Amino acid sequence: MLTTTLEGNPEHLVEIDDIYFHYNHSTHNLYEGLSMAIPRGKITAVMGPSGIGKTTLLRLIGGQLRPQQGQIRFAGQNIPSLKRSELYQLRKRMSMLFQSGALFSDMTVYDNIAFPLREHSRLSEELIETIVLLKLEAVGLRGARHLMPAELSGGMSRRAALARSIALDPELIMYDEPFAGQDPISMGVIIKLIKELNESLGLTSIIVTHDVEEVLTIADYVYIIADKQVVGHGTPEQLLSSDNALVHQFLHGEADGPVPFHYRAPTLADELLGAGDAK
Ligand SMILES: Nc1ncnc2c1ncn2[C@@H]1O[C@H](COP(=O)(O)OP(=O)(O)OP(=O)(O)O)[C@@H](O)[C@H]1O
Repeated sequence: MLTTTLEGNPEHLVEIDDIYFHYNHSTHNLYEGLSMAIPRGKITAVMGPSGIGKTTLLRLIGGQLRPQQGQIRFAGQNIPSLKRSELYQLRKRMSMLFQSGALFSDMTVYDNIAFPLREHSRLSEELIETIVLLKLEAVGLRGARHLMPAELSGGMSRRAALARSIALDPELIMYDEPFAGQDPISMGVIIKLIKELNESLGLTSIIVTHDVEEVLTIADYVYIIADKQVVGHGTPEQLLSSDNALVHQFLHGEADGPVPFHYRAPTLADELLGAGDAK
């Protein structure tokens, strides 16, 4: 277990320490003793089979959900035990970019990026303009600032949402499926942007994704989750040469392996002959 070595390590921006979590109306634990350390200033990929709880993990880090047990520390502060006002302050230091992270459809691109600055800072409009233009420049959309979201392509929308999510200069940015639904060119652009922004802004990034090949080109560190825990972690090179069957199945996209292709069911013969019900 990572528990004791994790405590307060300044090299880790986020430390997840032995958490247990289930949703309120469910008795099914998504996590049992999950521990993870997110290195500061790096890009960490979190992967695992569908429905394992990756988006949930980001919401736990963001403090929207609380684990039943265990700690989630951000820069040493245990998020689940923070007061509402403390959590509000801490959330300004992190940003989440969800796949559905839609822009406000009735505002220009410019106003979308200015929105968090107008909401959460007391900066003058003049200063806001400078920041918005810098953020738009960073994602290559300065020239598109007068457009409405409906006039943007899918890839441009994603980039505009990215500019909005860095408007307040967060320390941590969490991406949920950032490449989903993108054509190869805009996927390439987004991959490059995530890497460049991480380096130039000194960010720490967490990327939840199914796009193994793409994310391995930019991730410094990778966690693979399965069976309610971390089943593998390391640099992309370490994981690619791992002989752990689950890690291998996942990274090589094999349809069957320790994670079965079939949802549990009686044998087909039994079912067709009426011998059993799926229990
Ligand atoms: N608000 C909720 N209440 C109850 N159950 C939920 C809630 N949100 C998600 N779940 C369940 O928790 C499990 C994990 O969901 P989550 O979206 O975190 O998984 P995921 O690994 O991100 O999935 P995918 O890779 O398919 O996006 C799923 O079984 C889902 O149905």
